[in-house]
Amino acid sequence: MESDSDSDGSHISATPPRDPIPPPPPPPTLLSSNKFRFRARASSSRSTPTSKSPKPSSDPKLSPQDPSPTPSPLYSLPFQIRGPSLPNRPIPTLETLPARHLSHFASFSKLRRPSLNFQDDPSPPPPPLPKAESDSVPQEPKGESVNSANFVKRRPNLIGGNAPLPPVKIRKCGGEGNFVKLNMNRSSKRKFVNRGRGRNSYASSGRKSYRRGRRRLRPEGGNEGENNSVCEEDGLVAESAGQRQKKYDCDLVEAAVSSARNEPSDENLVRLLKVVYGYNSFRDGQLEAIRMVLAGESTMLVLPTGAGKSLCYQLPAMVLPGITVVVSPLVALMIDQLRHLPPMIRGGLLCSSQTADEVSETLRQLQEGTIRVLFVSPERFLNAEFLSVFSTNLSTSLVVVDEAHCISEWSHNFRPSYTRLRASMLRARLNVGCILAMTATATTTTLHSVMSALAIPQTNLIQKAQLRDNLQLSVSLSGNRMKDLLMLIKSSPFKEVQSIIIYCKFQYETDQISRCLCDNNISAKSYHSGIPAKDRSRTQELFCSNKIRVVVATVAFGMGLDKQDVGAVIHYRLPESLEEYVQEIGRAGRDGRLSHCHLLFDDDTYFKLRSLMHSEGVDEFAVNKFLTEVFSNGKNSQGKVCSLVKESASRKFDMKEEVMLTLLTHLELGEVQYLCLHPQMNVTCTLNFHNTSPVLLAEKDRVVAAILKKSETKQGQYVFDIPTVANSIGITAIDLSNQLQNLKFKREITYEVKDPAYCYTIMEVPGDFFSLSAHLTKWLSEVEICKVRKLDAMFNAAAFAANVCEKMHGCYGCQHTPCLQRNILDYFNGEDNSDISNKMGQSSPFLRADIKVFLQGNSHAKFTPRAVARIMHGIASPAYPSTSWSKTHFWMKLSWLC
Ligand SMILES: Nc1ncnc2c1ncn2[C@@H]1O[C@H](COP(=O)(O)OP(=O)(O)OP(=O)(O)O)[C@@H](O)[C@H]1O
Repeated sequence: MESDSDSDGSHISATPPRDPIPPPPPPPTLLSSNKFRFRARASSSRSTPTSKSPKPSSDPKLSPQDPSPTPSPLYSLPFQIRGPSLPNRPIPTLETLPARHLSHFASFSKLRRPSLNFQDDPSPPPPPLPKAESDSVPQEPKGESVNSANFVKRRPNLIGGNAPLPPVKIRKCGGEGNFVKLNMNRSSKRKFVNRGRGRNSYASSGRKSYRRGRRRLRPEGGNEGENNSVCEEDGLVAESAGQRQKKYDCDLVEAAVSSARNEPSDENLVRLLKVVYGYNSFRDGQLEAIRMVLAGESTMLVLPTGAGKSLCYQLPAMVLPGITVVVSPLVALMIDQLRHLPPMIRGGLLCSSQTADEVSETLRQLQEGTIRVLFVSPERFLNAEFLSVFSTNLSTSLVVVDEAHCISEWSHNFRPSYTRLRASMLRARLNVGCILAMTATATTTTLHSVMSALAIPQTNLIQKAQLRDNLQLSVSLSGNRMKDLLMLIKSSPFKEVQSIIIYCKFQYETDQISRCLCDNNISAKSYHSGIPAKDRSRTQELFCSNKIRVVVATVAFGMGLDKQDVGAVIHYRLPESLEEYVQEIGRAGRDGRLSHCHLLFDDDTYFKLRSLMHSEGVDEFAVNKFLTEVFSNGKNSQGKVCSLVKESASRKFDMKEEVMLTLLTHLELGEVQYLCLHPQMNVTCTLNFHNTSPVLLAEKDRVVAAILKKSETKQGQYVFDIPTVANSIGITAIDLSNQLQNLKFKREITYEVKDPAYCYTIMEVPGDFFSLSAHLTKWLSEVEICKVRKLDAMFNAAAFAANVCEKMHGCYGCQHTPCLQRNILDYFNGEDNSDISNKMGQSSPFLRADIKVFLQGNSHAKFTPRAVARIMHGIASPAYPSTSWSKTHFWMKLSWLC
């Protein structure tokens, strides 16, 4: 056993110690005897036989929502499934830590039931790299031709696709990726003929989109090390967004726009589509959405990834009289959308990474009416300067909420800042009548909550199938994912695919896998948020120009990636929800060609993810403490500007920053408006006086007088809290910052600010903190449960495909397109509150004893039940970081048992 630095006895435990060396993985189940075949595992050395599993119903319509008394196999069977890594013994359940046992924690005895919290990516130490498999390439299965009725026969996204197009010239790519100069769209030539760059293209040559002349052939034998450029440049056409457009004739465009304005008939709209985009017809759902928007009807649009949602606001933006504001969750996405605007639509964006001058310039252009489409983040709606532009005579015709599911706490990707996007706010601030909400992935519950927030009538929902039919879906249960991944990628059809994205959960995994692929002569790079922006941008550029074959990425990669010819997406881990799965596989086959999506899953990852699902959970006790701090200025604090330093508050309340923001947003936008949030800012200021003496300056300047009054002096420097000083003289924190800037320009002072904080004005102090914290905790816990259920639904769908599907409805061999499609559609169309089974629910017999020993060994510290559970599951949190707590023997103890 590893010796712990903890010598407090915490290494003693009732649970048998972990094996220092994990048992060898079972033989691969993915492929056998050179056949690319995924088998439902009937048994393994560590698995429970599945032969007694109830037979799945053959009724194709049977769904989790099906009220039939016979439970759907999809949701009942996983209880009987045992993965190779799952010991045949009771599973300790995080949600069911014995309350009685924990109730003796004196300071937290108020808690009736331990609810658990699991924090952050614990980044467990990476397991040793599995050795690369032998180079023997499994053969394609015989007789496994595509025969599904649901299945489209298309030209697949293969290397050396069998329909070569004439070779064409390539333009050298010298793009700067996504990190590009902003606000360059000022040229105004009348002819847009074959422009190399659209006016909205921010890069010097921009990210290119590549139309295939001929599918690029990899050198035989797979010799494609990174130095061995796989990017033979002939056979490709690289085009910028502007170039992709056909020849523009401004007069033609103007004529088409004006006809559509006069009479937005289908004929005129198709004509406009043709002259601007060169497309002959609208895709499913587009014309319907455009008609609604032009008629001023707020609309909810649900189309699959890559189906062309952007066109549904771009085209109206040309026709409508006022500007179109597009709210987007990511800067990268905004930049990408801006680049893809047709050259005749002038676009602009406002984001936090711009300088003050760039922001002013954009706002000026907006007021002048030169910008037709403005991209903003939801946080922008906290900015008074931005909102003031709309209070002038600026006319806004349309607000587009992209990735609208982020509004709903019941979505897979809830963003507190999106909750600000209410119809009432948008109408009041932007004076806009029409809202277009767009998403590719939303359940019925999510759709209802988005539509209700944006006041979109039920009749204005345009919803098409949330899956494209050119994606071939397959799943396999994996006992050794690295080994299986290598075998997969060296087998048909993946070995023929030029561009592949592999999605992982943890950053270390992406680095590990890309190294392993490179060792196996497969050119690959990793992509995650821990990599510097410049390098990420370079990786994206290399991938888009086919200079690397594989990107191994976390969820950070993909949004805004419009590479048309990604031929395969492989999930190295279970996605956290079917929404995430659909989004990520949606990166494949955007050119409409047959593309392959494979999911490798295992029980261990499921249990790990399930633990992580609880990482944002909070206790009522902590919420109460948090509220007390937020309103610490007492009953008479109405109208006061307050701040909460993020880092220290996060540690103090053991709450993630996102959770604190969620709570604050709820306090602002809930039934009672308790506060009004301002943009986040650094609030601790350290100031030095230079020319005039502070006392003399204070006589002339009330800001200086207030600073002297409210600051502490440390080694000749004045340290103060910006909102406190601002409050004392009745100005806003922003005004105070501006005045400090002025003094700095006059060379009177220099200063530094630190401590990013949430800033807010108190509108009303809650009367009853206890009931408010109970209400907020209950709400947060419902959100948490919803996330867990999404993971269960994802796992069940994958487990069903791999283990239960009887291949009666078109699935065959390793291919599960029909059954996965059916489960995904059932999930999206059903109600979220249907019962979803899970594999958890049992408890470790050693749990109580373990907890007792842990508490005895750490008697110097105070724990909430949630903190104990987190430590035992190896989940770090602000107050219990892994740097300190991973040293204890109990770290990840329960995680291992799962
Ligand atoms: N009517 C059409 N005919 C042909 N191609 C189209 C049509 N409409 C859009 N496209 C093309 O489809 C591609 C995908 O469009 P877009 O990026 O708008 O998809 P999306 O629905 O926003 O996808 P995602 O949700 O993944 O961002 C673009 O290259 C676009 O030019």
